[in-house]
Amino acid sequence: MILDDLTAATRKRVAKEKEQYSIFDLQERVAKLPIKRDFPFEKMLREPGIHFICEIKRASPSKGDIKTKINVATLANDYEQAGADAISVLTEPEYFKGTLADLKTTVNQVDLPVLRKDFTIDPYMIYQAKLTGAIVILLIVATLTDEQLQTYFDLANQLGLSAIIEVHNADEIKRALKVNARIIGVNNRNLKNFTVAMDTSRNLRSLVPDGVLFISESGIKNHSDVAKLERIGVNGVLVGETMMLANDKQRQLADLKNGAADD
Ligand SMILES: O=C(O)c1ccccc1NCC(=O)[C@H](O)[C@H](O)COP(=O)(O)O
Repeated sequence: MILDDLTAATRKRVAKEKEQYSIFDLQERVAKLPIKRDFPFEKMLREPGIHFICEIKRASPSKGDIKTKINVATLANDYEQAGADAISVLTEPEYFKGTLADLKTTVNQVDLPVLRKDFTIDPYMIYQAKLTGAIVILLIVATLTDEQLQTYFDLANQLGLSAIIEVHNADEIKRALKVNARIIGVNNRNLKNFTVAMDTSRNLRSLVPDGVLFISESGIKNHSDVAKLERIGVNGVLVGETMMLANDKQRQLADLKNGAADD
């Protein structure tokens, strides 16, 4: 199962990283940083309308290489100029060809909330996110025990980071709500067979109470997809491949928001 492979690879990577800097080193450095708990990503999502989180995604397990020869600073800047509300940066190296350096470059380049998108399986990764300047992390319910989910969510809050708690089904929503998730991300991609079904968001929407922010992730290709999600009341959409493959980011995002001129 791909999630097991992804978490195993992440565990190996983090163990290696800890040989260079221990978690105590990171904690010491984080202790010197200012911590604000005003959660600007959540404030942005609470504004009326649907918000666009554009993703920096070189490759993926389902698609292989998407666009590997990129200048991250230029891409981040293009997303911001195009009207993105936030940027997601995949930092997993083996399957997604991402790096923490990509995250740092993005944080330095734009004035938008930046999400560290990775398979968070160790508090170490949350300290790294904080040190790199991301203000949002991802916690995938399917990869964590209830206890880990609570501990990592609490740590994120303590460090002033928002957490998108990612789910795929009703049972995972229950688990996310048990830790008092403020943002639930429904991934439309089945991580076992990679099929994408926008119905996943539609079917699960009513299980997320008012007041909890709802993000729909994956498989968003055009304005019709966005309009359907808008109708069920999502606060945000996370768009990777469609934005990565577009030559003109401004035009692509405008098309997602308003429909292409020839739609
Ligand atoms: O994208 C994949 O193939 C994938 C496989 C296994 C775990 C996670 C995966 N993707 C991470 C994401 O959640 C997406 O990058 C994100 O939602 C954007 O998706 P898309 O717009 O379909 O590129």
